Amino acid sequence: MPAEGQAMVEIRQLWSVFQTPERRFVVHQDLNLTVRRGEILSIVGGSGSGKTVLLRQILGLETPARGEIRVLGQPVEQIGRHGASSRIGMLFQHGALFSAFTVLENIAFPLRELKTLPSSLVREAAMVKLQMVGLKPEDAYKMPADLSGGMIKRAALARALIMDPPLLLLDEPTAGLDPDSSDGFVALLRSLHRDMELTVVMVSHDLDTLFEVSTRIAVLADKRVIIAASPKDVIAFQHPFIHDFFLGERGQRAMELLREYPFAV
Ligand SMILES: Nc1ncnc2c1ncn2[C@@H]1O[C@H](COP(=O)(O)OP(=O)(O)OP(=O)(O)O)[C@@H](O)[C@H]1O
Repeated sequence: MPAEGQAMVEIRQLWSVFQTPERRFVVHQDLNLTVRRGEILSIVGGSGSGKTVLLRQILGLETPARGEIRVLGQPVEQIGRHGASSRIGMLFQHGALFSAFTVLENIAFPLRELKTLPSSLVREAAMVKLQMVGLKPEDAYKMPADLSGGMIKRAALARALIMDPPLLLLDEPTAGLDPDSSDGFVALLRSLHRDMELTVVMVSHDLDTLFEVSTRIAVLADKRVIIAASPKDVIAFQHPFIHDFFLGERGQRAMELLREYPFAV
C-alpha cells in the first residue's frame, strides 16, 4: 500500500481514441493525472469529455490507445480482474443491483465469486457492510425493486466496499437522488472516507456534492486535465468551461459553497 501522500493512481500521456464506421475521434489527448492516497478527487467535465471512460480505464475495463495507467504502483494491465476487484471498488452511474438477488446477495456477490470463504463468513461480511452504509438488518432480505433510490445507492456502495478496497471510484453517485438522500449519501461518503482510510475518485456534476467532499477537483476539457487543484484554485482558473460550469448561472451557489466549506479553500 502506498504511504500517505503517495500516488494511488498515476495516469501519464494517455490517449483514448474511438473508431465508429462513420468517424474516428479522440477523447483524451496527452492526459495526465495523479491521485494521492487519502484524497477525494472529483472529476468534472462536459458531456462526452471522457469522464466515465477514464474511470473504466483505471478499473482496467478499457485499454487506452496510448499512455500508462498505474494503480497502487502497478501497471493496470498487470493487475487483472481479481486483483482489481480487491483493490478498487466501483460504483457505476447506472450500477443497478441484480434484480433477482436480495440486497444481501447483491452485496456479497463479489466475495462469493472469489470462492475463497465459506458462505457463512461471506454472509457475515456482507451484513457488516450493509450496516456500515446505514441500511438496517431487515433490509438484507428485501429485493432491489422494494428499495428507494438512496437505498439502492447505499447497497451498491456496500457491494463496492465488500473487499475493503483502498481505492473507490464513483460515477455520479448522487445523480437522481432527492436533496435529503443526496446529503445523506455525501455524509456517509465522508465518514467512510475517514474510517476506512479510502482514496476516492468521483465523477460528479453536483456542486453541493463537489464542494462538500472534494479535497481536489480535476477539470477535464480540451481532451485533457486542464487543472487539478483545490475548489478555490479551480474556480480562479481562467477557462471557458470553468467559467460556464462554476461561474455561470451556478456561480452564486459556488461562492456560497466556498464560504460554507472553508476546508475547500
Ligand atoms: N466503446 C465506445 N465506442 C465508441 N465511443 C465511445 C465508447 N465509449 C465511449 N465512447 C464515446 O466517448 C466519449 C466519452 O464518453 P464518456 O461516457 O466517458 O463521457 P462522459 O464525460 O462520462 O459524459 P457524460 O457526462 O455525458 O456521462 C463519448 O463521445 C462517447 O460516446
